[in-house]
Amino acid sequence: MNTDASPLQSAEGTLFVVAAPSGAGKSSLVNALLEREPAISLSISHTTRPPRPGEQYGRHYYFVERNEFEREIAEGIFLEHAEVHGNLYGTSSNTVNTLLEQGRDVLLEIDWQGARQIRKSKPDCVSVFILPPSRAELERRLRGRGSDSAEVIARRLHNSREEIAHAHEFDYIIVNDDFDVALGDLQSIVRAVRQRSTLPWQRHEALIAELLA
Ligand SMILES: Nc1ncnc2c1ncn2[C@@H]1O[C@H](COP(=O)(O)OP(=O)(O)OP(=O)(O)O)[C@@H](O)[C@H]1O
Ligand SMILES: Nc1nc2c(ncn2[C@@H]2O[C@H](COP(=O)(O)O)[C@@H](O)[C@H]2O)c(=O)[nH]1
Repeated sequence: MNTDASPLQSAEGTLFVVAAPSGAGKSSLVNALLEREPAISLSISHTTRPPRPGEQYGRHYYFVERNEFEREIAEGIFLEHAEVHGNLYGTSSNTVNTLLEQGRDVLLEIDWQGARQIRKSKPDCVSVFILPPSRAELERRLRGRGSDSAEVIARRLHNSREEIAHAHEFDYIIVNDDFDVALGDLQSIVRAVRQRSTLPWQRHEALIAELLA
């Protein structure tokens, strides 16, 4: 995170990156945050993972075949992409860059590999890592969600160690034990970051000019 950013520097939106081991509650927190902060745009990723029951094309993901995804990588459409739990996932550059240029804040829900790529190309991004309160609770949540096979759950639990090992690369860490507390923490981070961005200064431009006159 670039803490030197002056409020007068640019009108670009802020890019928020949220990562977590599978099952920690990242999507639940992000969805609840977006209800409270509807001005933030959630980036919809491309993936080769098959849809879970109830998931819709274009709402949860752009579900594509692996050969199509590989063609998209070759075409250079992705801001970042990674193989996660045996499937390919990627964020398309176009939508994210257009929204940021329009001054909109954008949130990416991606894994640590993608977050690392984003930090390189967008060093002003703000990254948040969500931790579960314990391994036992992480497993309970993955099983309780009821969306994945036993094999997929075992793989995700195994991979959670590697994801958690990268938590220190993030600007903020939130423990998702009590959901409302974690949601409050996430919203506080977002609000604090937005407060120091261009928009609050623009909102109060007339008053500042009057006070300085
Ligand atoms: N604080 C919490 N306490 C108890 N259960 C929770 C909490 N947060 C989320 N959950 C539940 O845990 C399960 C996993 O949550 P969610 O799907 O949001 O995880 P995720 O991190 O987005 O996983 P993935 O990366 O696999 O998509 C869901 O059933 C959700 O309702
Ligand atoms: N690097 C990226 N990771 C992504 C992207 N979209 C989602 N993800 C991450 O994949 C896992 C699994 O997600 P699931 O929906 O199958 O449970 C999780 O960590 C997501 O954050 C992406 O565009 N790029």
